[in-house]
Amino acid sequence: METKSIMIVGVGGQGSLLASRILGNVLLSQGFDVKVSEVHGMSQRGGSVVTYVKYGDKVYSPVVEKGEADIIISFEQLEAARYVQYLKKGGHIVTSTQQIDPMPVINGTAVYPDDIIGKLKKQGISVIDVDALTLAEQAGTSKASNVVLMGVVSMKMDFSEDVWQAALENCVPAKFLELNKKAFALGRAAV
Ligand SMILES: O=C(O)C(=O)Cc1c[nH]c2ccccc12
Repeated sequence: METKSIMIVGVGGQGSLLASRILGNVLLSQGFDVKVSEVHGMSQRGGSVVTYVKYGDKVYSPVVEKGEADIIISFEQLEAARYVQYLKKGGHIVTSTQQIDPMPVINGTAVYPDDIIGKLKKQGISVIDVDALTLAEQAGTSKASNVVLMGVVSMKMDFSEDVWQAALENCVPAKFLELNKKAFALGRAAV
């Protein structure tokens, strides 16, 4: 199989590490060669965090180049737009509708762009947008929006739900498993 590339983009503190672990666990369980690498890490400071997940029969490079991503999973609208040039023609964006002001907006040197998702869709890009934060809060904590998004992604990839449930059990601490399963289910139901 040809190597596939997924990018997970978001802001520090949004839980991209758990998302990449769940996805990596699913892919490894299906027998793929998998390479996961976090390329930007400003995780303590609210900065942009980017994780590459590549999988296939044999993955030679961990890097995702511009125009190469089959799927971009984004935890925040502006981050989806920031990395859209990495998306392959015909690729898909799955994004939370959450908005977090980056530093230039906080300090007044820029304004948060209007209707980012509408503009991406107008370019002909396949975008699935979900209010992951509200669904996560419904599951019991705003912190679970990462797992809500994985629920959305799970509806679009060719693996059975059982495989995803097993990955949740492998990756989420027992104490938080029930909550995260609820978040995952709300993500699946949102598609
Ligand atoms: O498994 C893949 O590589 C896909 O791109 C699957 C897919 C088809 N439609 C989608 C919409 C959003 C995310 C992934 C997909």
